[in-house]
Amino acid sequence: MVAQALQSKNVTAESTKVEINHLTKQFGSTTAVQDASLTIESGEFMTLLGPSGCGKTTILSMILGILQPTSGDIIFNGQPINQIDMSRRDIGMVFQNYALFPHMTVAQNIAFGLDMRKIKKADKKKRVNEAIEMVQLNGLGDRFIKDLSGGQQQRVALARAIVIRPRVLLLDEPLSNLDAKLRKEMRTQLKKLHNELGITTIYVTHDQEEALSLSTKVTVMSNGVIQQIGTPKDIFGRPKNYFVANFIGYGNFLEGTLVDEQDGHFIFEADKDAVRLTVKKDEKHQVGDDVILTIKPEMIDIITDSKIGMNTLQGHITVSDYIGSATGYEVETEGGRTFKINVLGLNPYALGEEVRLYLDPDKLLIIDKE
Ligand SMILES: Nc1ncnc2c1ncn2[C@@H]1O[C@H](COP(=O)(O)OP(=O)(O)OP(=O)(O)O)[C@@H](O)[C@H]1O
Repeated sequence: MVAQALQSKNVTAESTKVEINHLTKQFGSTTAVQDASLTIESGEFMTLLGPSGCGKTTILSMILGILQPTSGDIIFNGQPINQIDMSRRDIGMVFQNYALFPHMTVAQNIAFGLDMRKIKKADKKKRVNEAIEMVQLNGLGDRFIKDLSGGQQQRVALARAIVIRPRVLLLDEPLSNLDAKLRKEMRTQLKKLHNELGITTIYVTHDQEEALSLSTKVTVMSNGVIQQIGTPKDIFGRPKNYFVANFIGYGNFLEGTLVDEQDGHFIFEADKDAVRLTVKKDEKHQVGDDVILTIKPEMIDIITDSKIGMNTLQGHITVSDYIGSATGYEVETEGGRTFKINVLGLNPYALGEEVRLYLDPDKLLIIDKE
């Protein structure tokens, strides 16, 4: 329904595929982005995810045209755009601080990009009203920006970006100034809007939950280098290396060697304390490989069964951190390792309590040692 209404209003953008080929940006001796290549299919919601300073904003700035690449190409639907002036790239952008004009009204702010494009008055009014409706700010067109809440300002910034009917929408941490509850609400709205408009979107965040919830694809970056590109399921279910696994919260790592195999499983032996664990075989590894085993804190079971069985480790609780819906524990094992474990519900174990951990062979993941 909504999509049809938007089609009839002609607000859906020309679908644009964005290719980034061997893009590098150097600031003096700092390499902010190093040989980055990725493709964002038309209509896709791609998130660039990584810690502060990893080069996410630099990539957006090169796509927008406020920075020139040191080398490499940015291509829209097969056409390199490096030499095209930013005013002719038809990109909608939402900045972290929104960059709105506080003493202008909502409607004036939204109309800004249309004024720059010399759109006729009657058409301008119609398009501004449509954009206001899309971000659900009905009735607030004449309100000054300074009199709006943070969430409303964020929606004005979004309306201002989409009113120009952009080929590509760039969003640089647009939710980071909002409180946690509003951030979740705006996430849902953003997702709906993307589904309705189908604009190719590139979103920058360091928040893995945001990336997981919003994106059709995620690119994880570290120190200017792309580490992994995949669907949220790929990235969160099969992180490729230590950096990605650690960044998205795997939390527990054991270095060692795959020493044997039996019945569709590898036998892993840890370097540090010769602990032996059974792990489900994957297609990428073989006996003899030096690897890292990893497991998410919520995947480790604390068991009451006193029998020493396969993949169990004895230890005691050293840290207990109750966070409402779950409790985070640290357990130190007899071998002197510390495991992070999340248990749903009320804090069921006491500090110092003896516990046994079970590492399910199907939940352990093998990643390459670099
Ligand atoms: N104009 C500049 N001059 C010099 N160095 C810069 C410039 N802009 C960015 N950098 C450096 O390039 C690297 C990447 O910065 P960038 O802003 O792209 O990171 P980011 O991942 O977006 O970080 P954040 O999440 O903190 O915004 C950083 O080391 C940064 O200090």
